[in-house]
Amino acid sequence: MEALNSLYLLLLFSPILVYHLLNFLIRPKPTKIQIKNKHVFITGGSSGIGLALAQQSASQGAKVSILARDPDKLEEAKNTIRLSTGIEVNTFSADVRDYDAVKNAVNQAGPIDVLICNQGVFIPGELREQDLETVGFMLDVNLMGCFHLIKAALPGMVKRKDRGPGAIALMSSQAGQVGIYGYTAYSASKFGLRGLGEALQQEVISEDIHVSLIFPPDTDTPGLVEENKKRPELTSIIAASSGAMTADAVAQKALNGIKSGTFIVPCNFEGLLLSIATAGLSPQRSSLMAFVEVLAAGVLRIAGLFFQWNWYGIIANWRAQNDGMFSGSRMKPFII
Ligand SMILES: NC(=O)C1=CN([C@@H]2O[C@H](COP(=O)(O)OP(=O)(O)OC[C@H]3O[C@@H](n4cnc5c(N)ncnc54)[C@H](OP(=O)(O)O)[C@@H]3O)[C@@H](O)[C@H]2O)C=CC1
Ligand SMILES: CCCCCCCCCCCCCCCC(=O)[C@@H](N)CO
Repeated sequence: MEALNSLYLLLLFSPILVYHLLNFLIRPKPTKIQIKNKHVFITGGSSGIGLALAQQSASQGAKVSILARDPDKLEEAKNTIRLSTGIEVNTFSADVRDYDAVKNAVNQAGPIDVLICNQGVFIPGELREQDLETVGFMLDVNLMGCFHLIKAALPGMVKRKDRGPGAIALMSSQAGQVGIYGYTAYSASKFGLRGLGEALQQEVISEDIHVSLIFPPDTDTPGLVEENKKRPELTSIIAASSGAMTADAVAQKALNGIKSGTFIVPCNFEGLLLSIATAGLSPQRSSLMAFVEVLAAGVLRIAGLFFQWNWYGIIANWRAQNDGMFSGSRMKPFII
């Protein structure tokens, strides 16, 4: 009886003990990053999510620079931001694949407090159909482009130590948390950002620089409109497992994540589940989120297996109907 009582008490108090243990354990320590009066440098800032980020950062009092290739789109974005906020942003025309051009732009822009690597290209298609040039293009812009930006900006960011905490944000995708049909190259580039971000955070924590990885679902942008013209039907069906968002809503989640120094930044409810299910060994500075991750790990693994079961069923059925290659499909999936 006595033993049962103690067991009962232990079970009752163990969540509290776990919570306190996590509170002690979590690294890096919680922080807050200001963007008001700080220099926020946003790549891909002339369209979609990047433009929304530029607009919101400007209206929150940041000094904003945007970088993209097309000077006309940059000029148009500058005008849009001026009209909606009355604020002038600095524009830089450069291709992130060209290190010298990136270095020049960063030097001209002056020391950066918050670097948001948001540029990205997404050309979906089965790998069998996709040529290596297209694969290389996505890896170069999405992954190597971020290396170029960080290499160019870091020396100045480290020197600005007395200006308070700085941030480097990387725009990944939910397709950078789970591989999706039709996204071999794209998912590889976005998963790559996670490796880059996890390692970089350990390297720059002593300089008071904080890394955030943003994981949006399908987002209504000019880029998505283009993508939809050639997206395999299966890619669209699987991607629809997570609800679509507007660029403004994604930008808001991203900025809040950056300002709270959050490492993994989900953007919608499905994204929150996905982030907990794929927490891995990423740093976590919120003891509440660490607690949720520990408690929910098992249940969300089952949920994840269920999603894969459903997706594999959809793929088998679709292929059975469309090219007869997988005619042995056994299960009838249901789309949720
Ligand atoms: N929309 C979506 O469904 C989702 C998007 N994302 C990610 O969010 C980011 C932004 O996407 P979204 O707003 O839709 O994209 P858009 O296609 O609307 O805009 C892309 C921006 O990146 C710039 N850019 C593209 N290539 C280069 C380059 N080589 N060098 C410099 N700038 C470049 C573009 O300008 P220019 O062409 O003039 O260079 C433009 O400003 C991407 O990283 C994307 O992968 C993540 C999840 C979902
Ligand atoms: C365990 C619980 C799981 C919860 C649900 C999982 C849902 C996963 C959906 C993945 C969607 C990927 C969209 C990528 C969008 C994108 O990046 C392109 N538009 C290109 O820009």
